[in-house]
Amino acid sequence: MADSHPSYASTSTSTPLAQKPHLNGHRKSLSPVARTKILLLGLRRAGKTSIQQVLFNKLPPKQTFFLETTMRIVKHIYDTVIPLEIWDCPGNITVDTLGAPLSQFTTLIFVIDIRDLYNQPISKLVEFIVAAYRENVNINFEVFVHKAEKLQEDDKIENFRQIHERVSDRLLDLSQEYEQVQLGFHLTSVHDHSLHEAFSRVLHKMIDSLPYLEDLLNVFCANSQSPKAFLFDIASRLYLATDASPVDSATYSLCCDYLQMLNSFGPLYKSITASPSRTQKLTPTPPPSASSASSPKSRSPSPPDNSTLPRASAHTNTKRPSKDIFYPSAATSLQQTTPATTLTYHLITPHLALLALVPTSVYEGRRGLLEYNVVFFREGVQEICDVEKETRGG
Ligand SMILES: Nc1nc2c(ncn2[C@@H]2O[C@H](COP(=O)(O)OP(=O)(O)OP(=O)(O)O)[C@@H](O)[C@H]2O)c(=O)[nH]1
Repeated sequence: MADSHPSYASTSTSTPLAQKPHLNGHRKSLSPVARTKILLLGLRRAGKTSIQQVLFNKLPPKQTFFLETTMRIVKHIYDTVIPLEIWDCPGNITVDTLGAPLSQFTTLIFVIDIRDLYNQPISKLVEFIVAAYRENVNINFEVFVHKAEKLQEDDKIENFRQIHERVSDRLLDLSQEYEQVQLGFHLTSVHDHSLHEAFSRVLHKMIDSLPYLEDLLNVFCANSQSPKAFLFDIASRLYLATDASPVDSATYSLCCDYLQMLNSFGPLYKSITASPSRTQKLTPTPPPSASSASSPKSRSPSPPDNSTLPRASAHTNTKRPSKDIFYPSAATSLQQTTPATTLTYHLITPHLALLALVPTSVYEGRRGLLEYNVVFFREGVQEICDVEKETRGG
């Protein structure tokens, strides 16, 4: 097991390592893996490609305006805790022209423009639900009522309610059997965090190891007095898991913005912290504060001394220098919170990061303990990722 782990190494304010393996937001897969498939459906101009591009290809929302019409199915792959394959379909696709059995999809996301006349999209959605449910009763059906930012709050809620009601009514008119179909409805927009939050919730239903990730987060929160912690996929800014306390959109948005800021500025620091010369320099003389964290398997039982830990430091595992991986961290104190709160970022794997709210008193006074808890959390997540990788191949 130890060999499959990257060596635990360092903390620093830069985040660049997280972006390096991505190419246009996609991570390269070297051999075939069993991917979880998502079907993205909706009428023309509903916003399907925009959703895929904003989430997984870092397309700025304003530039979605220039996207061309999708003429044939485009399959996008994306690797996070689980490997995904997202099928972006043209607006005129039907069950017959899809050319693939619906049973192979784990999730079907149907995008409806909130300002559209609903009859046509709802008919199409119902057609797909009926066909898919016949083939696979376990498929997740998700409806994104999209471009929600276009409407005032009252109209938005009213339209959302109407769409929800009409879809349910149409299904019930067909057969009582469809009463059991679980439909998830989400208000989304590429112009705010609602899309990220909705897609995160959709993703949770597909991650088999979610309960284990949640347990790890609960333990981290309890031991670090953290009121809220998220495990984020860094590039897409989707949260893969969170602790048991309820998610409020403001906290999620805050974490999302902070991650975006780090993603934007992190690359500026990369060449310095991860350069071979720095690695070599650090290898023979790791800072004393690093001793307890130098290897996941050789932690000392007592956490490192807070007073000697700088806010950002870097050190490496002396045993396996060729496999050095830096684990950057960063923190920012939040204004006007009582009690004073600090938002922390810790890289967990090259693609995942832990974002947590911690009382500033804990962050400043018991920093070593916090870092110590991160080591345990990281080790747990890495093991879960290794198991996922092993079971899916690739
Ligand atoms: N206001 C607003 N416009 C959006 C949003 N998402 C997408 N759009 C716009 O909707 C238009 C169509 O977006 P696409 O992503 O091309 O839609 P599509 O469903 O892929 O369209 P087809 O390829 O024709 O099937 C573009 O002009 C986008 O800028 C959103 O959340 N809010």
